[in-house]
Amino acid sequence: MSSELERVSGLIREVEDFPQPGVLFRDLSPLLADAEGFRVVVEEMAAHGTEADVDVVVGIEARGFLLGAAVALRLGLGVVGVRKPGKLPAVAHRVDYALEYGTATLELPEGTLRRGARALVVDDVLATGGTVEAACSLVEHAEAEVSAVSVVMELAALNGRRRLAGRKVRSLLTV
Ligand SMILES: O=P(O)(O)OC[C@H]1O[C@H](OP(=O)(O)OP(=O)(O)O)[C@H](O)[C@@H]1O
Ligand SMILES: Nc1ncnc2[nH]cnc12
Repeated sequence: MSSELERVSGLIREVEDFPQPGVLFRDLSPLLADAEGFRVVVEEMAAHGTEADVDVVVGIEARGFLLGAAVALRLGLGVVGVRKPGKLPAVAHRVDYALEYGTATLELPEGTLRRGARALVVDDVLATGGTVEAACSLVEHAEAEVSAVSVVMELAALNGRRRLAGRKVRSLLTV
């Protein structure tokens, strides 16, 4: 890990029993609110996108929107937000998935991913992998390609990588 990344990783807040008892929630909000922290993680994720030769960024609601938009701007690319249900006026496809603390749904906006596009999927945390897996399946349903997945933090104990086998996944920090 770079010394810059090591320094800013201290900005991640751990919240016990959120959103339900027994969950240790990794809150990246303070890191994203810090100019240096935000710059470091966005630059590292953008480097991943460059290596994977992507041509669009897909950010996952909610913190993946913040990261994805900044990474896309840095790469000179557009950004697509995959959203929680009920927000989009036109839905291309919808996927239900399981989380560490419940179930959820993600939707892909209509008319955003062209067939054959090479996507970098971006989120803050990889836990069970259900969210990233759902986002990848939305990309693939649009006949685009997931060239790489980039997250800031991976929770190794929840083994999200098992669900993402065969995909190019990079996390900046693993706990
Ligand atoms: O790997 P998984 O087990 O799927 O979990 C990871 C997801 O969980 C968190 O979001 P959450 O669904 O809590 O929603 P939020 O972004 O709206 O806070 C986090 O931001 C990831 O998107
Ligand atoms: N422990 C956790 N912290 C932050 N985001 C999460 N998503 C699923 N589990 C999480």
